[in-house]
Amino acid sequence: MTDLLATSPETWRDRSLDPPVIPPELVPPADATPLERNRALWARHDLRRRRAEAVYDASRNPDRGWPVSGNRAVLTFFRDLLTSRRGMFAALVVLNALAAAAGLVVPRLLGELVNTTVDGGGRSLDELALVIIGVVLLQAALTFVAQRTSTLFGQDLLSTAREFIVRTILRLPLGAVETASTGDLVTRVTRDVGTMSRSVQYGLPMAIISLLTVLLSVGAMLLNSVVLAVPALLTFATSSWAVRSYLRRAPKGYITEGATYSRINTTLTETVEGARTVEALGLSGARVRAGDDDIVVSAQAERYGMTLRNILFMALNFAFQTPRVITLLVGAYAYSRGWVDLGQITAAVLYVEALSDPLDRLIGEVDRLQVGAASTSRLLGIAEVRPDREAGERLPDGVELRGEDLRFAYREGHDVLHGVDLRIGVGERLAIVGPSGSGKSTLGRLLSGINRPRTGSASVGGVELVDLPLEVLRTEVALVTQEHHVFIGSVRDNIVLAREGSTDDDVREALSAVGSLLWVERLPQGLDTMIGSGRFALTPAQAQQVALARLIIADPHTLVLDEATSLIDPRTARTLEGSMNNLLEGRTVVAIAHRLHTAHDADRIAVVIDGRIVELGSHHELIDLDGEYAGLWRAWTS
Ligand SMILES: Nc1ncnc2c1ncn2[C@@H]1O[C@H](COP(=O)(O)OP(=O)(O)OP(=O)(O)O)[C@@H](O)[C@H]1O
Repeated sequence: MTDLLATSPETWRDRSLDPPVIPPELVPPADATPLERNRALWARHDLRRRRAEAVYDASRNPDRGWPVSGNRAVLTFFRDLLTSRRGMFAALVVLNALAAAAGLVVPRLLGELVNTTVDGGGRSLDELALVIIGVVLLQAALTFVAQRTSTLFGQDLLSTAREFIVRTILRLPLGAVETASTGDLVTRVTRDVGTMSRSVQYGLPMAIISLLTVLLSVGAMLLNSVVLAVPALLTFATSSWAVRSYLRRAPKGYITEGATYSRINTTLTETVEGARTVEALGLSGARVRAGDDDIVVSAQAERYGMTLRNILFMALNFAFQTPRVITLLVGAYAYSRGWVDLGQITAAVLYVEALSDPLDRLIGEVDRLQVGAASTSRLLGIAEVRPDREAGERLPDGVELRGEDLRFAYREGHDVLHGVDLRIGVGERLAIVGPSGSGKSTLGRLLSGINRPRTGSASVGGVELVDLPLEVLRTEVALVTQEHHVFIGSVRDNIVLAREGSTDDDVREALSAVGSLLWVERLPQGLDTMIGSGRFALTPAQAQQVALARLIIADPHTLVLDEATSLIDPRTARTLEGSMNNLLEGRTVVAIAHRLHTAHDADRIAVVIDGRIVELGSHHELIDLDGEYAGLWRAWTS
């Protein structure tokens, strides 16, 4: 559960960051001179840069959430994506180079056309017109095929990248998902996956195509006339500082933007999850202020990124516009000296004109790639979280569940279990009781292989639970909580996912065992009825029964029940009691008992106080002992 009290006072002010307001001295008065306004503008930009860097540094601190990968990891990721499909990549390069080359022939032909018109000689006008039409048609055909290849290539890259992300997320240790920020994870798997997808699907192929076109165009300009190529090359070279400075700053800016979106989502998720606490403790003002802070910081991060882009585009605009004029001037001079003819000047101006489009696109795509790279580094950061288990080869020899010297800490140095030893007999019903916060649920999680104990061992049939492959583990021990998720799919899909290959007969048998076959068969499409978010709505009891049927199919020999019915209303609880009893039949059961009558009926009761088992025995033995359990029992029955 979200600890709202711990997080609500935490705003950007508590994270050693500047307060998210612009100090008054940086806002010039109405009568300020243009110079003063300009100075204040740069000071504000500098402030935003420092904030962006502080947020960036904070977002890279692993103690503050999910990690963020470095540039090297992002480059390796993109390189691996490209080299894993060399054939398609080569086809993309060759086809686009051919299409671009065909496009570059046209200005030369137009130059020739000018020369023929002015001086006569060479090929006839008709002949030239036919060649130009032929080249334009060829270029159109090549462009069509090249673009089709680029689209397929982009989609192929995208599907591989998405599969990688899904696999990464699915293998995240549950403990990490529970302790790290949900808002950040949600932002990464929604916004960042979207941004990365766009840059992989369109940005990467388009950047490659634009780069090819730019390189070929520069080659064609040099072939046409070195003198006439100089103005364009010089202005491009001088504006490269703007590109370099942008490329140096943009990644931080974009990663910062991502971190601020995560923060907005985190605050929002916490507020929604803890709505009752917010209401009960009157925290709404504080939550609104925290949200406002997040939005202001995010807007500033966006403004910082926007300013970087504006400076870049201004410099590039200059670089694109200037050569048009200078080429003409240099052309006139060179023509007067007899260094070039009119055809070469025409071709040079057309090349400069034609170059601005792919250059513009190249810069746009590089920007898109920067945004994508920032998102990719946040997504690859998730992959840096080490798995908490590595499935071994050994399979259990027997079905006895044992805990030995179990210790566990959610936070380093704060053990909540202090050396618990517990051996559960086959077919036994063991109840775990104790005051709130004593460690019962934690013990249940270790005994069902959800978490790895910090020290000691939780094993079944002599093999550590966390060393078992997940599909084996869930057929040995399963944790049953009141959280039951209905997946989008048919009733059948929801049940067979516990054991692939189950037949309809198995599903019916499982449904019948939990007393649900009748209502399922009465559904509009029976087993094929689609359920889950927005589909046919099941009642809470029906949803729980589907979850129990799933467990019957998984058929674990041991069940750990944690509050299985405590949050369910009494009527639903009565409906489920029969289903539950059928599920428990013939299995070993560890029940974390919140109501003592469950404990009363158990074979043995373990009393957990402050992370230790202080009493262990049957109800009557513990009553006779007149210790902790007897006290709890008296309090409960009085
Ligand atoms: N995800 C978590 N992160 C940090 N601390 C946790 C987490 N879950 C539990 N704890 C702490 O561990 C201790 C044991 O909690 P646990 O939930 O195991 O107790 P419990 O006996 O099951 O309590 P309850 O009956 O209230 O559910 C408590 O101090 C609790 O605050």
